[in-house]
Amino acid sequence: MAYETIIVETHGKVGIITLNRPKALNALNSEVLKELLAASQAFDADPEIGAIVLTGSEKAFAAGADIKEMQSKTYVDMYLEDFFSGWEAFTRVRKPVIGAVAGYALGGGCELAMMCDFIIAADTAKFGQPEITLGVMPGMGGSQRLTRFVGKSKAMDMCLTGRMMDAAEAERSGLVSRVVPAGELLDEALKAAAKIASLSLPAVIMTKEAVNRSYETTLSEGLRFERRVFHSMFALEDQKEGMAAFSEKRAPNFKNR
Ligand SMILES: CC(C)=CC(=O)SCCNC(=O)CCNC(=O)[C@H](O)C(C)(C)COP(=O)(O)OP(=O)(O)OC[C@H]1O[C@@H](n2cnc3c(N)ncnc32)[C@H](O)[C@@H]1OP(=O)(O)O
Repeated sequence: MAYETIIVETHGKVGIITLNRPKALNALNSEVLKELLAASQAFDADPEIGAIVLTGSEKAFAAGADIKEMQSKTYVDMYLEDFFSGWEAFTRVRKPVIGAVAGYALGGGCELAMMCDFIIAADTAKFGQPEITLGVMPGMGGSQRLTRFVGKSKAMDMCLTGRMMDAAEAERSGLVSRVVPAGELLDEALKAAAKIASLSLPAVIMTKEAVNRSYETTLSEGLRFERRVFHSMFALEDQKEGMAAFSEKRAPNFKNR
């Protein structure tokens, strides 16, 4: 497939998707959604790929949902199209997705970054939910995911004032896993993704599923789910290989089985 709004590459076992609408600071429109889903689902289905990195430009990961695409829509348009619901499909990608964020991650850009499994931020990153300044509110998950990441007080502050959070505050608040110098962002994200891609793919996907379950269920159900998945891992050849390799003081040779 030829892409117009994203660049799709591979680096060893890592799939890289770069948002590429530089003139609009990577604003997210229907075309970006369509292409991002196609590329991420293709990587998900590709047995040679073990992890995905989603990134933007130096200036902007994404400055939000495309305001110009939305501005003339009516309530009925939005309701009948179930506008933004398509983005949830991105969260159903089973392989780990790392968001590598430099510059602006605003509105839908911040929300897309939060759909990734974790975020590595450049020291230039700025996160925000400025929708309130446009007379609306977050619609791609910001009021829900941001609150789970940073807690009610900070989420209210961000969503009600529209202020931006810099990378240091984002790290302190638990929104991002680490902050790196801007020039090292892609290398660091690729290093993390390559590490994940070198591990047992079924174990990695099961782990992602278990961590995500913690957001959707009670603690006791989550703990039971974790134990059941953990038990099931003893049916993997990779569990035998991983533990044998440790005992024999050698590197494991995972077969993804
Ligand atoms: C409504 C919901 C549910 C979700 C949303 O995401 S709404 C959008 C939320 N995001 C924003 O409100 C941020 C909008 N952008 C800005 O405030 C500024 O662009 C900036 C602070 C990020 C950067 O300012 P700067 O002066 O450096 O750059 P601009 O000249 O303003 O932008 C360059 C170019 O990009 C276009 N642009 C930027 N953001 C968007 C966007 N979200 N949608 C559509 N287009 C966007 C901007 O219009 C300009 O293009 P033109 O020169 O052709 O107008």
